Amino acid sequence: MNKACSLLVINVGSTSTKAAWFQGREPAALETIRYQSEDLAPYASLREQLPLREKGLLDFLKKNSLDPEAVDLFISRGGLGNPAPAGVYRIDEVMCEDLLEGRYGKHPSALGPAMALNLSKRYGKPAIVVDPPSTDEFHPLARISGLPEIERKSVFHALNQKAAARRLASDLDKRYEALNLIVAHLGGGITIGAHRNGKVIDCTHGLGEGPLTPERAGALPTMDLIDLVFSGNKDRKTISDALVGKGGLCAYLGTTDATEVLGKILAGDERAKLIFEAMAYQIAKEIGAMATVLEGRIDGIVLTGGLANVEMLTDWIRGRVQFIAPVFVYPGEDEMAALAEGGLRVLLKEEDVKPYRHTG
Ligand SMILES: Nc1ncnc2c1ncn2[C@@H]1O[C@H](COP(=O)(O)OP(=O)(O)OP(=O)(O)O)[C@@H](O)[C@H]1O
Ligand SMILES: CCCC(=O)O
Repeated sequence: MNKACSLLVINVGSTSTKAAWFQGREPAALETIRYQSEDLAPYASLREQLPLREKGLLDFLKKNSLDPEAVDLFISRGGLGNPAPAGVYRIDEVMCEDLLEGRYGKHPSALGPAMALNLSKRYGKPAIVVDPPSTDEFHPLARISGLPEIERKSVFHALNQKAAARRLASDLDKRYEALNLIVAHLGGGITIGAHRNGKVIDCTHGLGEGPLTPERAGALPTMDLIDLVFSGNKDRKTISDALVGKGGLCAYLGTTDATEVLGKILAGDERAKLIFEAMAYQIAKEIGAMATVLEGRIDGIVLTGGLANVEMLTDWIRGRVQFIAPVFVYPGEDEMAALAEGGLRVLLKEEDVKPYRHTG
């Protein structure tokens, strides 16, 4: 490994910015800069948050005596951009405008590429994103919904799903492209993907399909949803926040924290057990659906993300899906390392940087 490579990695989430400096594969400095809701409340749009988020990143560099002049590559987690196959993409003005304007969906991850591009312009080194959440490798069949006006879209935890899939491939001493896998990212949001020979040919949509999650409702019965939308005077944002942010475990049990839910279950709370087990049931059901997408030829099922730390949940899921294929549990996520790995593949000339696809 080339120890001389210096990588600045940026990962912006709704309440935090993760910043890391890598020397080759080694993280030399890593910080999660947290923001309280009152810190962000004054900003009406994502774009307006940019100076605050940039200040946090510059403070991180200063605190750790890191000189951005020494950076070889600026790497950010991608956002909801123009759908395109997995890979490494050059950040440009058009990508940043698409993300900041929310042309393909609004998500706080939109800020990271803009921060990386500003640094890139200032210090004259390239800026890239790796396997963004709008990664799209869907089979044409997967795009059909049931209504011509609504196309199913690929929006998922591409970075961690691909990293976990590559990790299993390496553990099995096989190439990712030689395997058929089902990967379930179990985090605040949950997505379940069918990986056929290195391509995610179908996946539950992170914001509107799939199982209930700690903070999201997942798929809902459509007629009841229409009734709910038209039942009162709630505006679009209120309803959307109730489905994504305050849905799922949060709506049923008042918390998104799985440890708190476990505490309730251990204290004998039957409702908490029912809802938590229902989440496992719905996850298993989607894994079963993806098994049909892969026509039953499956080398492994991977459970990853923060919730994969919770044995009660992974045991419930395993119990329902282990007849399909062996289950591998890789708890947590290491998006920063996955981003650095993508950058190293570029610097070591193992992977080409693709241009961002402009439309219109
Ligand atoms: N070590 C752990 N032990 C038990 N539960 C955990 C652990 N880590 C995370 N969780 C639970 O996993 C869930 C998701 O948390 P996490 O912070 O991983 O998600 P996130 O990064 O916010 O969301 P996403 O993965 O969708 O980007 C929460 O319910 C959290 O309580
Ligand atoms: C936006 C894709 C990842 C997620 O579901 O949060």
